Amino acid sequence: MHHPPNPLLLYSFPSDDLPRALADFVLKAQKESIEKKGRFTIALSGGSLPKQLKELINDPTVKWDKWQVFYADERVVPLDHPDSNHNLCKSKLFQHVPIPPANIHHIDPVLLDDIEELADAYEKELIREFAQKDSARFPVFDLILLGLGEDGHTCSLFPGHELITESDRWVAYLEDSPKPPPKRITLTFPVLNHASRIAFVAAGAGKADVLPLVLDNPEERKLPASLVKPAHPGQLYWFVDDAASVNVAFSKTPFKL
Ligand SMILES: O=C1O[C@H](COP(=O)(O)O)[C@@H](O)[C@H](O)[C@H]1O
Repeated sequence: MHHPPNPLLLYSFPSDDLPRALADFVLKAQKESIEKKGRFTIALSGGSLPKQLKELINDPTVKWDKWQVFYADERVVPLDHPDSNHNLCKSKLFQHVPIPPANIHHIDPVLLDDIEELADAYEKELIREFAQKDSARFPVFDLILLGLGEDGHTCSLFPGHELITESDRWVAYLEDSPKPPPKRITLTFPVLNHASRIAFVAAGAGKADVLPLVLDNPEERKLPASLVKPAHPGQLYWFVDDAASVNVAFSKTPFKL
């Protein structure tokens, strides 16, 4: 049995309870951000994450008009393709809520068929949102929600890939993703690690083997998910279900916001 280092903000739930806890966490982050800055900047992943956000759909406390949504990564496919992270977020969340379309900053490959230009355009979009308002070297998201791949990848940052060492760009691209589709756009580690809060969300038995490897974090493994370490005062959280955390031993402190 693996014992993770302390302190670790890892919360485990029966899988039916995970979406509500995650929604409460997102809403707390939303409230604090709006009180402080009048807006809430969030980056979303795709894959299995969007369906975990279902409890936000009918929650009257969500201030959709204050949200500015970016994607942590995107697969370069048409926006209505089943692999599109935007399409996933739209079908599981956005098409059911009154968020102004202009507040969703998606990456549309149909507009630009050169992937480098596509990444540049998304970086410029981030600069428009963040650099003018916050004047930081890297954008400071109020919240980034990340998934965990079974190989330890997160966003489109894969084990052993050169993008892991990217230290300058906000947005990068790859054409050789080991997981299909091959062409992808991704936020980089400096952007992830400047966020105010990052929450990984991992559910299902498919994550059970990799989760202790990521939490154990031996330098030699260099699993991308274990390289997510927000700089102080940023904070990292894990929201996992019982199936994903079966190999992790930790004191089950009740989830409290
Ligand atoms: O390809 C991707 O994989 C990760 C993990 O996906 P999951 O379905 O195993 O949760 C996801 O976070 C990322 O956004 C996506 O492009």
